Amino acid sequence: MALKAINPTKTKAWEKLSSHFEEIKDVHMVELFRKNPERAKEMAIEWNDFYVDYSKNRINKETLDLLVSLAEELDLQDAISKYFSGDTINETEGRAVLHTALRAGKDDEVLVDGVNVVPEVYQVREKISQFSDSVINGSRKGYTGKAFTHVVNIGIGGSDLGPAMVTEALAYYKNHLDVRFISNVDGDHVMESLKGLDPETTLFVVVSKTFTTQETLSNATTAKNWFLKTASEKDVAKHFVAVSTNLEKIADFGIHADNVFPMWDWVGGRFSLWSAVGLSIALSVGYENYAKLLDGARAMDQHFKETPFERNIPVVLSLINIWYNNFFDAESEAIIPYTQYLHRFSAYLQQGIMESNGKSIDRNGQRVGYQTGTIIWGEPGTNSQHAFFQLIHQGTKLIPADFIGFTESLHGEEDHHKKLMSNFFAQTEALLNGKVEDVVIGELKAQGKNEEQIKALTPFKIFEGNKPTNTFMIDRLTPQSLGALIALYEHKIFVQGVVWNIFSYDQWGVELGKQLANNILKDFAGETTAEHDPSTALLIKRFMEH
Ligand SMILES: O=P(O)(O)OC[C@H]1O[C@](O)(CO)[C@@H](O)[C@@H]1O
Repeated sequence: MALKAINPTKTKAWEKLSSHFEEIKDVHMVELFRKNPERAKEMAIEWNDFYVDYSKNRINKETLDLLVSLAEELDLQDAISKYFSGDTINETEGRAVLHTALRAGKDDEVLVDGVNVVPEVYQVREKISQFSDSVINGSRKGYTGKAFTHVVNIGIGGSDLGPAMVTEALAYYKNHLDVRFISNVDGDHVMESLKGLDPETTLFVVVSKTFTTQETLSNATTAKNWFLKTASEKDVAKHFVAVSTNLEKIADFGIHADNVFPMWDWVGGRFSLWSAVGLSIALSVGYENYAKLLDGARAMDQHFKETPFERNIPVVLSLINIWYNNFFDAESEAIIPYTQYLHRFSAYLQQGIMESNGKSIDRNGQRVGYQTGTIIWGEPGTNSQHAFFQLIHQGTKLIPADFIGFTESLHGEEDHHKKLMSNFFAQTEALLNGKVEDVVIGELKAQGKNEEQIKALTPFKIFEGNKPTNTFMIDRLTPQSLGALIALYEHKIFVQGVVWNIFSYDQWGVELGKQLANNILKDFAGETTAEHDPSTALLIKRFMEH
């Protein structure tokens, strides 16, 4: 059954939120903390090894109650059960959305068109386990009898970002295999990535759900040609494996049927790292750790399914973000992990969130009259503090930010970890409190500035504060906690799509550019068919003249 299609702005809760917004919009969070000494405790959720503090937001209890009633009025509970039970909620593509089935328990039952898909999922998991074990322990050999030393994942979008992000995030747990990623159709990227590799010991994992993606097929072909400079066609079977739903195209490419890891059309590309798309993860950290990643995600699925909205981490965080997006007109969200291991996390979430909720047509086919998906950006702290934090602290835009930190470091470098975490806490504190005029003047006096200098400098040194943040404190970066963290954001995407009454699981917006690029390739080949605007025509002409 389809998701209900209700315009959120026509609900009673929205109307109440609108008048509540007028009351609270100018209130400083410092005042909210002063009024309620229990606020920090009340606005935090403890779950397994996660502690999520959302008290540094421009909300009070009434805001949250109203946001929860918005979710209830839109029947979020019904949507959640449809999401998990395989209803065709990706309506424009006629598909279920079941990345959660990929991490279901072995005895669970998830039906797609009346068939339980969990046994198939576990068959593929078994294949991933056996294959990755054999590569890691060296029993699987390349064409000259040598064990593999390097793995190259070739894919783009969801077939790259998820495995690449997780492989980096779990680098602490990795084995001896050097795992690289080629995504861009830029030949420089391909050749740079192949540099120094030995074809005798390199394994290529070609990942493409459709196996029609121009970038991936071109890069895989270039990699194959590079391989064939020293090896012969029959050796391809030993060095190339594929992950896809498109078995026919894989065969055309020359990959042996035994080396194919299937996936399903009910898994969206940007949510596919839990499927065989994550093969490179299993190769990099071993199947056991890969399975733990999935266990962590399953635990978050259960939390999301079973917890009342007001204590439900993905629900609460989604609703708070809707509050900023739709009432405060905030346009973006920053994601700031305080661990270098998560340096690809916001790039990964850019696809997850922006490809999902960057939509302007509602589930009735009408143009929405309100804001939908936010712009996602971020880099790890403390690097980001020395780059763009100025704008968050003193710029004109409101940028809600998620701060993700870990109680323990992995390498146990105590001194570093204390410095890192002191910055983590300091930033959210500064964003909350700011720095008032009196304090600025006091500091300038203490520095020996005269009256005139103090007057001139004071306005620049004031921090308004009142900048919202969520703080995630997680015990340790483990495969499980990472799995839970990723699943948390996946569910956040879902809740926001439900509330905004849009279809989160298609991505028609990426098609037009692909079509036009194909036309332009024809121009390059002298088979011009397409008309171009004057600017594009001139640019193409200049390019071709070279
Ligand atoms: O796995 P495929 O089919 O090569 O697609 C790659 C990516 O292309 C997109 O379809 C559009 O960019 C993404 O959604 C997807 O992750």
